[in-house]
Amino acid sequence: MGGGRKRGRSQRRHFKQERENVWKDNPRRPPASAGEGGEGNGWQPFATENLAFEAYYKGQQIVPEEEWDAFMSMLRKPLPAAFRINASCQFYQDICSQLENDFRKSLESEVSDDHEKEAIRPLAWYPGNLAWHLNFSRMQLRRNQALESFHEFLKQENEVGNITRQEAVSMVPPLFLNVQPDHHILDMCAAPGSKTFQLLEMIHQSTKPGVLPTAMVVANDVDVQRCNLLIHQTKRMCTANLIVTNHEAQNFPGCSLAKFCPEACAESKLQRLEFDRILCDVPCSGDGTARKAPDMWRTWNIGMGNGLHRLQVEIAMRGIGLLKVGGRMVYSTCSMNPVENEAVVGEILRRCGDSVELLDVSNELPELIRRPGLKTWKVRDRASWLGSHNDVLHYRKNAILPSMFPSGKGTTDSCTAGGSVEVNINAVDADMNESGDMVEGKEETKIATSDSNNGDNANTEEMKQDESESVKVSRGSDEKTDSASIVTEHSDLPLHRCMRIIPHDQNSGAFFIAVLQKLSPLNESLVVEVMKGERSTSKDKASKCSNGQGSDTVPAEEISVQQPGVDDTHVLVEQQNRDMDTEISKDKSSEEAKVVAGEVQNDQATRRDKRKTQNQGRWRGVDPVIFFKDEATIRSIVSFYGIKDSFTLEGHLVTRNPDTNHVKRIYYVSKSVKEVLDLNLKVGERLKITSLGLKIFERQSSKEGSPCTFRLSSEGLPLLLPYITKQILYASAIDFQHLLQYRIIKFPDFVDVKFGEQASALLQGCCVVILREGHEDLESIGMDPSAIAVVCWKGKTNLCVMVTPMDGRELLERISFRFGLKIPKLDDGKPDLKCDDGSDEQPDGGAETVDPDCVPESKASEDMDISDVKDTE
Ligand SMILES: C[S@@+](CC[C@H](N)C(=O)[O-])C[C@H]1O[C@@H](n2cnc3c(N)ncnc32)[C@H](O)[C@@H]1O
Repeated sequence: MGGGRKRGRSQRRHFKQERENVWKDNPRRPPASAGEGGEGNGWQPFATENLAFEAYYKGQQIVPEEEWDAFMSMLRKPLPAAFRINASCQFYQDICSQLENDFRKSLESEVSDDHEKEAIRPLAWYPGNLAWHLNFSRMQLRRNQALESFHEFLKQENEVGNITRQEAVSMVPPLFLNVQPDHHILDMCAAPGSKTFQLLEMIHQSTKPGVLPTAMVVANDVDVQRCNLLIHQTKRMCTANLIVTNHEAQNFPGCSLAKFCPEACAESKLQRLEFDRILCDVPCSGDGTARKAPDMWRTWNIGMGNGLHRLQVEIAMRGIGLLKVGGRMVYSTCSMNPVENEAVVGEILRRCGDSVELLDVSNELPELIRRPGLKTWKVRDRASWLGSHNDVLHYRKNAILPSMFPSGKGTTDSCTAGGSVEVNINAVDADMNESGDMVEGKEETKIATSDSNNGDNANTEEMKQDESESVKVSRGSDEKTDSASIVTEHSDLPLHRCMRIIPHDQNSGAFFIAVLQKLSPLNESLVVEVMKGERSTSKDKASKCSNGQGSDTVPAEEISVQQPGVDDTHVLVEQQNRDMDTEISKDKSSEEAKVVAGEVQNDQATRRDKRKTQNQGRWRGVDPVIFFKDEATIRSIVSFYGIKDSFTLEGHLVTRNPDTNHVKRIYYVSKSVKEVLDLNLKVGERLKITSLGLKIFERQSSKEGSPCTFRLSSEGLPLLLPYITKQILYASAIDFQHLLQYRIIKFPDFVDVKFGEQASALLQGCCVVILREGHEDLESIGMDPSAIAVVCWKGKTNLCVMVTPMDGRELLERISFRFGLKIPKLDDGKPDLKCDDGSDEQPDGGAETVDPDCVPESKASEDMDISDVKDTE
């Protein structure tokens, strides 16, 4: 049980280890100059130097010459840590008050920077004082003894989801989305999920207990491992309004009923998957994170940004296609490079014409210091600066695209069609011809680009070569003439409306943000013309290139990646079915092998069932999403907990296990998510869903039995609490504290004898214990957002609390803070008391502890967590 959480933590550890490596000493790196970047004893400072980087940004005039030293010097300093309070969490006000009244004062003497007066302070530009700036880096927090209790506080609150530790500037893009409570939001490149979490905070912020927001978030990432990090992150939010998908963002599927069943589905609420808000936080070179991830100094090279430009345009254009008319899309990167930023925005504007506007948001977040986007820049390729596409050597024209330059104009002999064709096809508006449909079957296809790849593996051989050549040049004496002698272009587009956040303006990292609004459907004739023209020319050009007319060519077969037209959909569906059949026959042969080995009976029915199961889920390696409709089970749950009719279960319960007799976990989805799922089923499961919904019920068997086989889950309790009328107990502060502290308490051992008797009188099985302190009217406690409740198990002789040790510790601390109770130091969740049957068997070690009376009988039979993705295992 709690598999998702446990697994998430270990993955996170793995992820952390990767990040930590950059701080370790590497004999290949020269030491940093004294005083730069070093943070204390034992720490191996980094060489915060990269000549190619300096030459590049100096050449781009990223800051005025007189600011260059301040810019570089700030980039070399460790980044101050920051975090955000989750305003939708139950203890939000307690946390604010703890920060304001306790830590802000107690840490006063820890100011370590001459420019800072306070050790911690709210970020002025973040609404509601929800985001805080620390005057310490993450490293200092870890090492400074005086900060220990504050560090512990941050770790614990972060773990349970009450705060999120996140770089300050990374919190900016979601703010410019202007999210409203009913919005459908897409986060296209979402992992590891800090901005997704922020979006979820926004949609949950003003909801009442037991009521779900109408908004929803689809969080997507191409990388399965990173999707799992995202799932781990967002689990802390306990939301029923999130779907996690695993697609290439540039090929994010279009789901339109008009295509699949125009008449039969006319009544469906949701006809097409499109979004009010889209966050397009694309993979980038990441050089704006140098203060946090100093490995950048070692790895940065010019090829990183150049190589990502095409993919960034593709992703952004797909975003525009999926955006509703009137909707907003924020394009952002943590890179300072104009080729990844202004050039991409410029290309979107050129492609979309009057359909998209780059918004002037200078009146939003006025306290945030930012600089206008550039209108002039140049491109660096290997050893040369290039002012326009005319300057690009013929054999490099496939890698250095016209769209990288301010004018976006190319030369007639460009071999750049591969990228352009794909971008244009993907750019087709969702209103018109569903670009996702057209690129069906490309899900795992590598894009036909020479330089395009994601930010995680940008360091290709070619890029390394670029790096060494550019270093050579930047060291050379002709650097200045090289840069100065070229004629640069100037963009006519209003790119000054883009925003660049520069580290030395407000002691932060760097970020780039552009806010786009879709004004009308994309111009069909234009897009179709471009598609037709470019598709044919692309093949010509591809063959030209592969005929050796360009020496740096993309293979022809890659350039002419199949781009099925609108009418090809049925072919694709058939192809999918064929793929599925192949899977089934593979499966069949392994079944047969087992038969030969005498492992299974030659049972046709089993095979048929298996086939049915496989057909229910389209995506290989991902369990299907199935609406849970087992009425007998639902009735027994409703009756056992006395769930009021006003809580709609019908149509909102899903599982990933097609075998309803063995479902272990049942998840709740919001109305908005339900509508998307309905749509997805009708269009043939185009979305590859790796996680969704809020775990609400979980199968629980016990030695002693219970009238209800499903227990409540801690995550689902806040949603369900206002609607539960049975199996409830109201505890005094001291008994509640003891429960959290000792975890298992025999009925006669409760301080309040009456409480012990009431507990003993409950039906055997799952129950809810609510802290009654501070509440006059017990009837309405469940509706009170400040009510504190935990899921427990009522055994034969005792009551056992079912929360994770971490959540238990957090609750104890919150109670002590609120009611001024003294909390003794706890051991890590090991019950002091033994069960009445003499067993000292420990709870099953999952994320949640259970009564030793009721340890699940077979762990092996547990089904997968809804967030599990088989191909990661
Ligand atoms: C800058 S990070 C996103 C950070 C994230 N928005 C956050 O705030 O936590 C870029 C992400 O894009 C993902 N990515 C790279 N190429 C992608 C693609 N073609 N489609 C979707 N995601 C992609 C990477 O796996 C990475 O997780």
